[in-house]
Amino acid sequence: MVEVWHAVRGSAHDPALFGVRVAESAGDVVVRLRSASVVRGGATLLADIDWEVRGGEHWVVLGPNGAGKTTLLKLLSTQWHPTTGEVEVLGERMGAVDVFELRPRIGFSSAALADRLPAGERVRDVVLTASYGTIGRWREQYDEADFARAHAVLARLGVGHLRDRRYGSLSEGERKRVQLARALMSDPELLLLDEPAAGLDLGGREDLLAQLAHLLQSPTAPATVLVTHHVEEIPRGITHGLLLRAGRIVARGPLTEVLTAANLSVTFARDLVVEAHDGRFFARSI
Ligand SMILES: Nc1ncnc2c1ncn2[C@@H]1O[C@H](COP(=O)(O)OP(=O)(O)OP(=O)(O)O)[C@@H](O)[C@H]1O
Repeated sequence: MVEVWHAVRGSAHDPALFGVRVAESAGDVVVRLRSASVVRGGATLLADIDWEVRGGEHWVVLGPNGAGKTTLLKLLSTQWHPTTGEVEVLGERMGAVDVFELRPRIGFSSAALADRLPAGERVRDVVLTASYGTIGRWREQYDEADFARAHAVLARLGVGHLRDRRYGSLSEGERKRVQLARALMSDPELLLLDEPAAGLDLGGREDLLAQLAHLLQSPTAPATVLVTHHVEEIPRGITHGLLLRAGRIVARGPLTEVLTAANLSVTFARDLVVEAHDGRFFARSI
């Protein structure tokens, strides 16, 4: 099925590539969950979550396999509604808003979405189609501003030279950057990244983390929620942390206060130590 979302036009004419809308929302509540729970097939995937993300904040959501991280992103990306409680995204309450109006304001990247990108599609079109929320070019109309923006976003992520290549011919590291470019195409007010560095080798991971840090440290970066299993994959520029275990919050708040040995040990149910060095984090068993 081709999902047609509304195109976001005009961004390429704006002086800044990102954050044209974000600048007005710094400090505003971008995401609010109130006692939000998700129950599927009798299992509680998320239990009673209270959480807020504000403009200008960049969160990492950290937790072991099955903690509920992807479920949380499904709520924020409007794919799922909470079973009980409330979820508000960009000022709109789930259940009371047309999600197709809301989705172009949210940039989203995940392995599940990446798996659906056609291998034969040109890189430029992989990025371009995000402005309609479609996968695969079909009959959508694009104008020069759309092409210019897709090229500019790819160039900003250092993969502008790949724009005419087939997506399937790219290395994993190149694909991850193209996925990030796609997520940024519509100048989102909220950026959701599910394990953006998964599957990369050490060099590819470090390159991607540097790109992410560059983006996040820009004053015009959108509010961001990045999910990962690994503290080593937290880029510089992340400001806050949410630790999840078995669908419940273990800790939340400013990153350096949350990423303690005690909190991580509870989250991953083992004795861990964590070290911070130059804005990056490293954890290991005792
Ligand atoms: N549709 C569903 N029905 C029932 N259980 C589900 C459903 N989707 C996910 N789950 C379960 O919910 C729990 C949380 O899953 P989720 O994918 O959110 O975890 P996660 O923290 O992202 O895990 P991982 O790090 O392994 O990706 C898991 O135990 C999973 O098996």
